Amino acid sequence: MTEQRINPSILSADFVNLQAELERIATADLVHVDVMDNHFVPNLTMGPPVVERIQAVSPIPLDVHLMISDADRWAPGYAELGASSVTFHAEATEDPVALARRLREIGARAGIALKPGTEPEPYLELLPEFDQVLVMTVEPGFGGQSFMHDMMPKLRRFAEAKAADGLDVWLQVDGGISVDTIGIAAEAGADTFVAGSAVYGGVPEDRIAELRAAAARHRH
Ligand SMILES: O=C(CO)[C@H](O)[C@H](O)COP(=O)(O)O
Ligand SMILES: [Fe+2]
Repeated sequence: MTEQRINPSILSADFVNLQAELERIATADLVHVDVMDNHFVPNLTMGPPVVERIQAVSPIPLDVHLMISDADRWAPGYAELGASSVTFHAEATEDPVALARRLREIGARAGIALKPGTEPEPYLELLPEFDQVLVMTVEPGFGGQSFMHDMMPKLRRFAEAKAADGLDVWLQVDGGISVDTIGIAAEAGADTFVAGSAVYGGVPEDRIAELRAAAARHRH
């Protein structure tokens, strides 16, 4: 059976108490860290110095989601500071394969993210180059938005390509994931679930357990 992962997004955490906020999600698989540059998306969060401190204090490995322009220039630095996975946007790189190879060389899992308007081709054929694919289920930039059900056909295309080639690439969804939507994404083939407001909007460990249970009911 497919292994499933719940990655809480600290975008919905209290940014002046990050260490304490990390301790509240001790049962998570990875910590999802949203890096925004106010250029690729109309919002600004943090950069390498803050992510480096999160890496230093977090007992859980980091899943860095780069919503930044010029990923070719900046993404390797996040791998170098020790992030477990570094996901860059397909729309922000000149050469996704070269960048993924560079990230893997440094020792990170390489991820590629697709905005809602980005078609799955040509990435379906490049799947062996990546350790994870992130199908965005909201427009990147903000937490608390509604899950885009119409992204499920795109997710299914990746799930089919993964199954056809027997790959162990993780299929991640991010945006609007809650106990009501996680099963829909799991059904369509997602195995890695990012949730910000759903986790920090309640008691995080309870919310993680509820999300895990809901995803497991729809496991492939
Ligand atoms: O990448 C992101 C936004 O661009 C966040 O990871 C995502 O939105 C999490 O927030 P929520 O679960 O509240 O939708
Ligand atoms: Fe994210």
